[in-house]
Amino acid sequence: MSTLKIEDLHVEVEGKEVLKGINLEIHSGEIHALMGPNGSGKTTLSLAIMGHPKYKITKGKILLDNEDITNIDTDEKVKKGLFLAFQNPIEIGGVKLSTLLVAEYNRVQGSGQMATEIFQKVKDFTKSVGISETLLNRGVFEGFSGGEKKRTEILQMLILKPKFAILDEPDSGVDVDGLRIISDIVDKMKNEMNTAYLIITHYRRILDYVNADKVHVLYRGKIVATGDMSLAKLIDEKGYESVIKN
Ligand SMILES: Nc1ncnc2c1ncn2[C@@H]1O[C@H](COP(=O)(O)OP(=O)(O)OP(=O)(O)O)[C@@H](O)[C@H]1O
Repeated sequence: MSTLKIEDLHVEVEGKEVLKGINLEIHSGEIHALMGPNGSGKTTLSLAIMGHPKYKITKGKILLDNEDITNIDTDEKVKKGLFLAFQNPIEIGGVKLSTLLVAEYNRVQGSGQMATEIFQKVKDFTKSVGISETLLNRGVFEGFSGGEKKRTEILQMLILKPKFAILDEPDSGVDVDGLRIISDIVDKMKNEMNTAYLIITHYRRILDYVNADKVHVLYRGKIVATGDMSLAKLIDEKGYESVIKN
């Protein structure tokens, strides 16, 4: 059993304090949903956890199994089992998707396997997220549709087998079949590998497929409400005002 703990996290971006004391505790096998109005700081939290240099942690700590990982390199965080599926993945020109995925597979699962065997595994994973194998021959995210990008992020998660996955709006721009595929993978990894999740979302839609243990509402850089799935339902029906007022 692993625990990711965020303690009193304050984060500054371009000289402005965006997060003002976030506390969160996520255990293996748990799914936490993070909701909140536009600009409340959800993506800032995900990038700060992963160590993006623009998102400066000015106070507070990130602890992984009581080890302080606040200031370690992103690469080290990934090695320790943290993963982020970006809200808007950027194109990496000149790097083929297959090259990236094979390198990731090799790093995490590949030891002792032949190159052809590894490539076949990568192709199988690609098929399982419902995208065309031809994308493997293109630059990473180059000309990918919105839904293809989201599915490719989940493909990377499948290969990297993280302990803690932060999914930043995995449901945006994804069609109904894609949503089902993504939700099934989230559930499968939770059940088989005890993966824990922080899922950032605007809609209850994904929570109809994935059962969140806790739902948090972020507003102006602070978590103003925490509850169960009924909180997401309330937001869906009545908007944020009903939650923020209370
Ligand atoms: N790199 C940046 N430079 C300047 N301001 C930033 C930067 N990143 C975030 N911000 C600001 O920080 C605030 C929080 O942004 P963030 O993207 O974390 O919100 P969010 O809750 O994820 O919003 P959304 O639901 O619209 O995706 C916003 O006011 C945003 O303009």
